Amino acid sequence: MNEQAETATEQDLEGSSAPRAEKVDAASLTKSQLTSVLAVKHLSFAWPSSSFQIGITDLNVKSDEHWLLEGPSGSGKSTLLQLLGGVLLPQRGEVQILGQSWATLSAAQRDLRRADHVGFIFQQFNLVPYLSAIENVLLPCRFSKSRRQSAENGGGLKDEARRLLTALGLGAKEIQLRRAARLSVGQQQRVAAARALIGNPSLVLADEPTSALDTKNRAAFLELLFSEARSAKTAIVLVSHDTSLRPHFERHLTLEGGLC
Ligand SMILES: Nc1ncnc2c1ncn2[C@@H]1O[C@H](COP(=O)(O)OP(=O)(O)OP(=O)(O)O)[C@@H](O)[C@H]1O
Repeated sequence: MNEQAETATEQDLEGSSAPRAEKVDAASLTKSQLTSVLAVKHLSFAWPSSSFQIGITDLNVKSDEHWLLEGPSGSGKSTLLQLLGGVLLPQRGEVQILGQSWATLSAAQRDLRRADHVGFIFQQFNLVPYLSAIENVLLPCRFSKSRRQSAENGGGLKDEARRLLTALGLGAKEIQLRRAARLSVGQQQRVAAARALIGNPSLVLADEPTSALDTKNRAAFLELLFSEARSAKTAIVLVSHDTSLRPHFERHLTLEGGLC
């Protein structure tokens, strides 16, 4: 995944008068009402002038589910995450977010819907280096009114950012106020996770977020991430080449050469 998605979101939000996509508050749904957050139907995508293709017949992610999409390097994991998040559109088939196909929305509408409903954890975390950990966590609340309101309902924006950082293992105030550029990789990873989760998005898309961690820290991090996601009914789709992550997930799918 790349940083362009979030950058484009901010620019388009400032200049856009596009109608706002309807917010579905997955956290307010009861178990029996659990809904499809993400649905992929007969998706086919190829990069221009490339023989590489992605093909997925059927994928349905519900609001309390944690999915692992695994595959070796070059199998199309990052490309697929961009398709799931509506950053790329497939040539055939469709990806629906909360029942709406990304392809039926304008670029500005897609940016708004993505900002409201999707948190990203990028492989390199993509934190803003000169902002503090708390300021980084709060960034999605600048782009999405509904996520800002949801975070405010937790008792105030900064309190919610602090709560999330603490829940993810960064409770020390001095670290929460430290610039991202001066955080360790493990600390940056926790900030990136808190940023993806703030404001209870319906879905978190994560690109190899544990690749820099040893086995013990990896398991601990995933447990913290899942625990926060569960309480907000946020679905998680995590892509990784690391098959040892499989036992941590209820559901998984294997990508081989772009197909599954
Ligand atoms: N912007 C692009 N333009 C053209 N081809 C691309 C582009 N981005 C990726 N590809 C190609 O798509 C294929 C899948 O790449 P992708 O990055 O999605 O795989 P991946 O499984 O995430 O790899 P890795 O685990 O190494 O990050 C590769 O053959 C790659 O060269």
